[in-house]
Amino acid sequence: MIPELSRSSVIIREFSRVKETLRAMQAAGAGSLQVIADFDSTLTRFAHNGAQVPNTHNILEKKWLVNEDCSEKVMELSNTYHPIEITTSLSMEEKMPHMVEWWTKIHELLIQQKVRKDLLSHAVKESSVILRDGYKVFFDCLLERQVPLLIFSAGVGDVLEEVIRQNHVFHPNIHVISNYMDFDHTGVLRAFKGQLIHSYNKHEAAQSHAAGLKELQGRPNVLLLGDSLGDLKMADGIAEPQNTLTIGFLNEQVEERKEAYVNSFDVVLVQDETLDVPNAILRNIQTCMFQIGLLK
Ligand SMILES: Nc1ccn([C@@H]2O[C@H](COP(=O)(O)O)[C@@H](O)[C@H]2O)c(=O)n1
Repeated sequence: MIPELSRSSVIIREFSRVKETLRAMQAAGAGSLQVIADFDSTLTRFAHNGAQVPNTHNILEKKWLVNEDCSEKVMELSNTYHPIEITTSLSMEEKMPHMVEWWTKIHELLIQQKVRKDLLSHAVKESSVILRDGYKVFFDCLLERQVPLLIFSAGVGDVLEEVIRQNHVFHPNIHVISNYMDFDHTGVLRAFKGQLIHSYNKHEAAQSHAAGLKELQGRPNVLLLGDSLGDLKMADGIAEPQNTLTIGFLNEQVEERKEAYVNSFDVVLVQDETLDVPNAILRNIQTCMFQIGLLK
């Protein structure tokens, strides 16, 4: 049905479930569909030319935005907390307090550094952040079919928006839930707004924020894209979900985490830097809708 699903980088636990879910989504059409996607290492590439691609926090941690001492602290924090974030030997509940600590410390550091709003655009331009191959088709096709795209990120919302703006795909069907910066009247960072979002509390933000978005209501079918097991909670704000297809990007520590990912996501993409599979799924849903339209 979808040749991209036969690639060697694709692992599917239960093919019959994927097939049935896709059939149901096709039958219901684009009017019933919403797409929920994580941002860092999901819509952006994880690696490019052998180097790791920066995430939205990393973009802010550049030496000309923060001082050397801060850069070192950022690195130490990452070395301490990132292994906890991705280990399979701790449960999500056990990881939570560590994630709160990491995000709180990093946000405090950024506030101390008095990051300036007017430098964000330049920081993104100078960074090596890159969206996954096939991103334009993905964003444009959702716009064309008026399918809402909820980007749900534990990264930094202001930076995320700038990345998609500079790639010319910040379309009106996009909604972002993320950590946004609060600048004072001179444009200097003084706080982060609202409830902190980290990798493992997205269910809380889903229930308090996403559930209230009227553009997403009446769309019970969900295509969910993420790179962390915590991303599976991004659809928790949907009142009565009908069909959900989850796609997980397994970017690093592949052998250690493969089993957990295959048991949790419907489709696992192993070190796949493209959006080919989500695009093929969307194309498949649309082609079918188009055929139904022709038959009417
Ligand atoms: N100080 C930090 C905090 C978080 N990260 C990484 O950013 C990712 C953001 O989350 P998404 O929901 O957009 O995936 C997260 O996975 C952390 O690894 C960081 O690098 N530095």
